[in-house]
Amino acid sequence: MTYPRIGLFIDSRWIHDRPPCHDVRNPSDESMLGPVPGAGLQDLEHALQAAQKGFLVWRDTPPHERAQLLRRATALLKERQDEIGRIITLEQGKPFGDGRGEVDRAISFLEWDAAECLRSYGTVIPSGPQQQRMVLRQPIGPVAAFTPWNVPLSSPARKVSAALAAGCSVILKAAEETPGTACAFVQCVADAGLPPGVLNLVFGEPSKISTTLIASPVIRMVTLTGSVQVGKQLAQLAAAAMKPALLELGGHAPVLIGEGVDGASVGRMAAAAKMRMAGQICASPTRFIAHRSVYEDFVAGFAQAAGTLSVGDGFAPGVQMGPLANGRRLAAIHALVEDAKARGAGVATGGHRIGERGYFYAPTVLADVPLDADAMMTEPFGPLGLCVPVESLYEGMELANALSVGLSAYAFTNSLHDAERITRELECGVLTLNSFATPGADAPFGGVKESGIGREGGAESLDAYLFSKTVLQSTARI
Ligand SMILES: NC(=O)C1=CN([C@@H]2O[C@H](COP(=O)(O)OP(=O)(O)OC[C@H]3O[C@@H](n4cnc5c(N)ncnc54)[C@H](O)[C@@H]3O)[C@@H](O)[C@H]2O)C=CC1
Ligand SMILES: O=Cc1ccc(S(=O)(=O)O)cc1
Repeated sequence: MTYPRIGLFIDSRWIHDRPPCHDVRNPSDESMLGPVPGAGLQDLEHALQAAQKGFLVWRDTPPHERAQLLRRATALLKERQDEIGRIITLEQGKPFGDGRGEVDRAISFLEWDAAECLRSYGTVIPSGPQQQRMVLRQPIGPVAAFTPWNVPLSSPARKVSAALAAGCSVILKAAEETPGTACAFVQCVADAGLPPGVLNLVFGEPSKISTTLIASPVIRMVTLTGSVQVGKQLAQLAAAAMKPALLELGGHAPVLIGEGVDGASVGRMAAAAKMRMAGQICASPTRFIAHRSVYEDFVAGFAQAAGTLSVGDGFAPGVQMGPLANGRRLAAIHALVEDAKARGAGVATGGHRIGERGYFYAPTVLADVPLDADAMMTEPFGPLGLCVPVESLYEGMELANALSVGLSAYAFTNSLHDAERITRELECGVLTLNSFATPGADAPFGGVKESGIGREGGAESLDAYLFSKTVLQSTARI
């Protein structure tokens, strides 16, 4: 299976001949896929100049032309869906069906923003005679965007699509672990006819890139999807240069399971949701906090369904869960499971690596996890479900809100009274009741507390990339 040649894309030209900063591996068998050229300081300076030049062209491109460009790019993504899905599975490991699904998700973002771009109205403020007062919504300027390896297409697509729709240019620093997908995406947008310099792609040493780009006066806004730790670093760099930052960071989603629900049935649903993308997703349900009366049924249903999932290479027919994306995650999950076991947690299923080649870990459900286990505080970002019994909804909510993060949360209840209270009191950016659904392009996504700042998607999709300019105009002759 062919893997693309990785390059930097600056001012509409691919650059391959730079010393490698990383070697991409297939997480399924640890084989080498190819080197990633790393941007030097001169390349970053070149990208900044290109983004500045591109911005001056793109901000004056009428919204309907920007929307057309995004629609042409969606057509190319659809045309290349199998090819891009294959690259995602090769370098990230998720099952091919999920890789193809990620292409559909990316397309939905571009389609949504193409439409939003035509609706980014300003306002007219009521004024007296010979006065006009209005608020214009203008593109904020060149954007520095940082994206992770777990959603190597949808995260770049979401950020680039909203920025381009708003009239901004972008320097994208995509994850070095999954660069092939980012290259394929950028190629689609370039082939759709984007003017030179409007979208640039770099790889390299992450801290060098973020420090250089964020400090540059060219960059006017920063966006990251990644860990809380990196989010705080970039927020500090942005604050030092007085630039806004849109930060989609980690979670540790609680799932409240109330009295009177069918515990076994919720457990089966939990297995599918938890093990999707091997748990490597920020919205992944993680802390399963169940009322004592349904707890045993829930754990049994969860463990039985998780334990029978088919784990293997993402291209193999019928595989439901692929490997972890890299050796770091395998080591991290192993350490979290061993720590929880040592503190008294029971293994309901899994709890071990699978095979010796590839980063496979068994879908794991731990029961009666003590609250002081590391996994109860650290986002596992892997196929690990943590079950805890509680005596009341109130106790469960206290536990759910106890962490410093608040991204996604889930609750299962047949009580309208409890649902209302959960909705009001749970500290999260996205709450799902009685299912494990997650938001699409049409709803805002983001967190509270340390899970980040700002929202992507929905009616707010373009907001972070626009600023309001208030114009007060006297029409009296002077
Ligand atoms: N919210 C999300 O979607 C993601 C969350 N994570 C969280 O992060 C934890 C650690 O995973 P890692 O792979 O180490 O993720 P990370 O947050 O360190 O890396 C995510 C992205 O940020 C970039 N990055 C890292 N340091 C940077 C810096 N100083 N400046 C600019 N960019 C930088 C990386 O190259 C990558 O593209 C995971 O366990 C998970 O909890 C990781 C990936 C995605
Ligand atoms: O894991 C976090 C995550 C997953 C998906 C997306 S996106 O909405 O598809 O960009 C963002 C963050």
